[in-house]
Amino acid sequence: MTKEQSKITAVILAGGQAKRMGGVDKGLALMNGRPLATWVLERIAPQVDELLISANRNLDQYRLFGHPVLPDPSPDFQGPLAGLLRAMTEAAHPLILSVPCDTPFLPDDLVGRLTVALEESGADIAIPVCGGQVHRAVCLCRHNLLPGLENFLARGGRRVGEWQSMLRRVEVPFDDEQAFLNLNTADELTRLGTR
Ligand SMILES: Nc1nc2c(ncn2[C@@H]2O[C@H](COP(=O)(O)OP(=O)(O)OP(=O)(O)O)[C@@H](O)[C@H]2O)c(=O)[nH]1
Repeated sequence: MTKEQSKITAVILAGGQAKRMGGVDKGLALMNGRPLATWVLERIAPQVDELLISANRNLDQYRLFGHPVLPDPSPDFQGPLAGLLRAMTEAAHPLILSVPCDTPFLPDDLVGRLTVALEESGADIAIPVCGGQVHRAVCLCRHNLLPGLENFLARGGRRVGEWQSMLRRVEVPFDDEQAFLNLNTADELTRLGTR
């Protein structure tokens, strides 16, 4: 794979309903005074060639972060894969990194290590593993998975793990379990903000 071919578009998924956080717009929820999505953005933007934000509410506020904002194709919250599908449709580059907006401490070497593993293995998708847990919400995948993902969603598929299980995967070990902590409740937001 040439350098040009391995350019990367990242999408920060912030289009969920955040029911466990009381229905707030999670990407805009403040941790230490800053929106969660910006924590992720600051970790990921330096590691990729293009950054997109997937959101379904408060689009003007997300646009202030300085990157294209993409609502899902359908208004009925079809889950994270719907946001990934929209991003793949718009992406300028052949590798797509998908990260949730609620994982603020992602590693600085995330993209580099996932990319090497994807290239060396020839797999379709690279997924981090840490402390024995597979972090499926974070993945680097090839753009040519788009038609298969479209079919999966059109057939009613919604689960990230189910989609990934049909692909050639490479799991990439990381050491810092804290790096993949994600926040689902207001309590976690407060607690992790003091980390
Ligand atoms: N674009 C898009 N992103 C979604 C959708 N549902 C979830 N996400 C994102 O996917 C990531 C993981 O989502 P979850 O934590 O499982 O769901 P959530 O809606 O954020 O929260 P809960 O309602 O509490 O489960 C988060 O970054 C969400 O913003 C969706 O329908 N569309």
